Amino acid sequence: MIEVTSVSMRYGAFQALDDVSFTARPGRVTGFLGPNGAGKSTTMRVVVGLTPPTAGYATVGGRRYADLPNPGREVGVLLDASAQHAGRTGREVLTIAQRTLGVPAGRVEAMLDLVSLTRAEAGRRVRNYSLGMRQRLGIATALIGDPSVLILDEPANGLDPAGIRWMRDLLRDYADRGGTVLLSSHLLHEIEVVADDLVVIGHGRIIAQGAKEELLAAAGTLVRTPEVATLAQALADAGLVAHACGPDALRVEGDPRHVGLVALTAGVPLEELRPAEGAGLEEMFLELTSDSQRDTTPEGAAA
Ligand SMILES: Nc1ncnc2c1ncn2[C@@H]1O[C@H](COP(=O)(O)OP(=O)(O)OP(=O)(O)O)[C@@H](O)[C@H]1O
Repeated sequence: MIEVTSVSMRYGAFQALDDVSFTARPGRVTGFLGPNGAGKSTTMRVVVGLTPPTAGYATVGGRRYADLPNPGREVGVLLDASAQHAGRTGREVLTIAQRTLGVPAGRVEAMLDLVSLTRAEAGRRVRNYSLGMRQRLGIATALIGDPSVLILDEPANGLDPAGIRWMRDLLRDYADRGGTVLLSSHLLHEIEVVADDLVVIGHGRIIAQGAKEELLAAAGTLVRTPEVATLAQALADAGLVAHACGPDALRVEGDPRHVGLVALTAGVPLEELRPAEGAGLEEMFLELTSDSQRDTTPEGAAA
């Protein structure tokens, strides 16, 4: 369990985190989403004690990270895969972690197998690793102490599609065995597939959090029509809020039946009518963070 409680962080006059609170629970993958500079990395650094917050606190398993007697046995952390010692081989990196944590020597080979780094690759220096290989090594290092909590900042960066699939299965399996996973990513579709819970952050503030299904269900109805302006007007007249979603579609804050009836009454032909959840997390994410995007999309409410 990770608990972040009213954490604020200032860098000089800049407020990077503003009263951030959320919980990542055992047995669940918690996806931590937000545009660039939203505060994901800063939050994770606070959780693992690398950045002291200006206010608030974070605990892992009920204790602050600094108070954990052997943190690597309880929390596996991967914040920056490219920060590994470039001059060491992958096997050396893992062996140092294995000895530092006091786990059996066999864990090194077990972790290499787990992350599919071959013996030849493990013998190469990290400076010659691709980003994807570094991510795999970083995951191996995070898991070598057999922790019950995993904190991963953008772990899918640099992974090929098979690698992303592998990562997804690994995290799912880890959570299914009772582990707590906090995972940040820009790869919204990837998060959508793997996460059970979502925490969305923008400009250092939590914008939304909860079970993925609940957040997606709140996404409303997606409706596609060649007469988008007419439908938007009819929906507004019926008191329904609609948002433009591409040139010929709207996302409506209402259920499909209601939207369909409004369209029928207005005589507007429909090409598509369905719960917006299928439209995916990306739309919800863009919607939730439209105030905090650095490049705001010309979305414009239709009604
Ligand atoms: N050491 C620092 N000094 C000053 N500002 C900082 C420092 N570290 C981070 N920031 C600022 O805090 C904000 C949050 O940064 P952070 O790295 O947490 O965002 P992020 O959500 O992880 O972004 P990204 O997705 O781009 O990695 C940014 O505006 C960043 O410039």
